[in-house]
Amino acid sequence: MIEVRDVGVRFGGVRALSDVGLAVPRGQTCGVIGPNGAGKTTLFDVVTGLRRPTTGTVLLDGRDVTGLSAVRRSRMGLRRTFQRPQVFGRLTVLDNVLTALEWRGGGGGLAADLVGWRGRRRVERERRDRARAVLDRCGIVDLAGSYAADLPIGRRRMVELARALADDPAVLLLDEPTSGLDEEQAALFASVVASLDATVLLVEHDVGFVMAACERVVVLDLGKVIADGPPDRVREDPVVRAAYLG
Ligand SMILES: Nc1ncnc2c1ncn2[C@@H]1O[C@H](COP(=O)(O)OP(=O)(O)OP(=O)(O)O)[C@@H](O)[C@H]1O
Repeated sequence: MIEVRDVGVRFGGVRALSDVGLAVPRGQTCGVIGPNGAGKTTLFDVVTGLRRPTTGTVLLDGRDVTGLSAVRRSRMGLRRTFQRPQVFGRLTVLDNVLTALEWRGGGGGLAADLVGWRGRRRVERERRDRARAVLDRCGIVDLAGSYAADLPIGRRRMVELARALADDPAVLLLDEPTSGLDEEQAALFASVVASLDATVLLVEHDVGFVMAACERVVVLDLGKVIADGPPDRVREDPVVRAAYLG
């Protein structure tokens, strides 16, 4: 579960966020939309831990994480993707996903490598199987041996998603996930996200995608939440229409 309570962020005289409250329960996919400058990126940064709010509190699964770094939050099971997909270009697609599975250890380390420990080989095999299963789910298992740097942006985005999903994240934050995806890839992306148990918060300019992929939509305007509800209701909301049409 993600919760932000009374969050405010100021940049000098600019109030990027004012008294923002939002609780996304476990397993829900919540989209955040809003006109340029509405505060979407700032909210995202506050949840991931890249920015400390000026006021208010951020909780992950009920624990106050306002003072915790992004790294500490990632150890609690928070994963994120970036507007410009972050992948290891010089690694293969399979190795990109394997790196996401290595950090917990459990393979016995260097000593196990030196003596060819059998347990190590079993852990390796299980990780490879798991990585391939995630790639399959993301529609890129045929690219397992390709170098990530050689892929077009839409495919790199799927590699980044596969990495984020590799160890079953509790919380997933997606920053502009459809940019660079064609319609078919965006539909696949939406169906993968819909199949997750994780709590998902996504920030996106493509309002159509958000309305189709999210069970709940939050609209920000000038740093405030102006609407929050199921896509159908938000779409018809006169306040939202006014904010978008100016
Ligand atoms: N580092 C910063 N320093 C000063 N002002 C900032 C900074 N980051 C954001 N702002 C301001 O805070 C407000 C919210 O910006 P933010 O980037 O969160 O909006 P956004 O909804 O993500 O916009 P966009 O859709 O254009 O990416 C804007 O007025 C912006 O100019």
